[in-house]
Amino acid sequence: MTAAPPRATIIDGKAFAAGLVDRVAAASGRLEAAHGVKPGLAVVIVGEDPASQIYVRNKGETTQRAGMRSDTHRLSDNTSEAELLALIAALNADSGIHGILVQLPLPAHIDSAAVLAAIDPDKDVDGFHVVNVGRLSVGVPGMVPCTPLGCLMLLKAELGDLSGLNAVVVGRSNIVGKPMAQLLLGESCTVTIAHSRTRDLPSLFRTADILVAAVGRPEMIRGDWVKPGATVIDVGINRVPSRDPVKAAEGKTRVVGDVAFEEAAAVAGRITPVPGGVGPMTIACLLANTYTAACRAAGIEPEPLDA
Ligand SMILES: Nc1nc(=O)c2c([nH]1)NC[C@@H]1CN(c3ccc(C(=O)N[C@@H](CCC(=O)O)C(=O)O)cc3)C=[N+]21
Repeated sequence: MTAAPPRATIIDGKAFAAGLVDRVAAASGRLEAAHGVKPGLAVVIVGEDPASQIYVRNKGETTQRAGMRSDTHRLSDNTSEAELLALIAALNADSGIHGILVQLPLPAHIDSAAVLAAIDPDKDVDGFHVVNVGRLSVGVPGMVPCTPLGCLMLLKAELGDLSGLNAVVVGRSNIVGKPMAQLLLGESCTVTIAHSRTRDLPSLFRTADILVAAVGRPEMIRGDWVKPGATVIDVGINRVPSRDPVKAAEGKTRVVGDVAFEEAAAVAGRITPVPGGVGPMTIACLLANTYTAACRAAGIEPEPLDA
């Protein structure tokens, strides 16, 4: 299929994220000035995965830009589970730290579920602890996972009221798909969670006013699967060989989403690009969650952070 010229509005997640970071910075500044509380985030990374190192560096830089404390704990690949749990216990007890993020995936010799369970739920800025999963499911205040929260903020900024819209979430991970579906249900969407066993994905997708793709398969979702005028949120970050065969042979890569962007942009009403869409919102929401956690720890109502 030759791609028609794009007709979709491209949702500038990078710009929206920058605005959110500015609002978090301003609110954190007021929290510190009025109450002497400086939000503090601890990021823990085990091992040397280069992609993880980049994310962790970006998070650290953005956190400091927002006027927050940012501690990065880099542990070697052969750190034991007991050592990691001891660090988490120390961070749980540290009143200057309001948010704890343990970068996933962890090395295979460490039980990730045990590590996530050890984090104080009120400091769990990733929202992965079962207590926060339960709070989201029941609809009481908790920590909401950053990527789906960022997607929801973009959707509400673009569409306003989401109630009654058909939303299809592709992907059923605990990190994105399931919490995304909960958030959309909370906005009174009619929500379907699709996955690798779903029958006839294209027909299902063509019913979606909102399509959230979080499958981790490069450019899987084609243009003719998209309902005309739909809003497409692409959570995928996939590295594929560079377009230039010479560069590809040298091992150079480029980043693409789960959606075939050019094709989908010719049909959709609005679409997020990759990069520059959901990714920057994930980091901005991490800071927002850290600010919220700091306010709650101090018994102060957080300021609203939406645009
Ligand atoms: N406990 C935990 N929490 C996480 O939130 C978490 C994690 N573990 N493990 C790794 C993944 C990955 N992740 C990203 C965040 C931002 C971008 C991001 O900002 N991406 C940019 C740049 C993309 C690029 O060029 O590589 C963009 O999409 O525009 C990407 C990836 C958070 N993760």
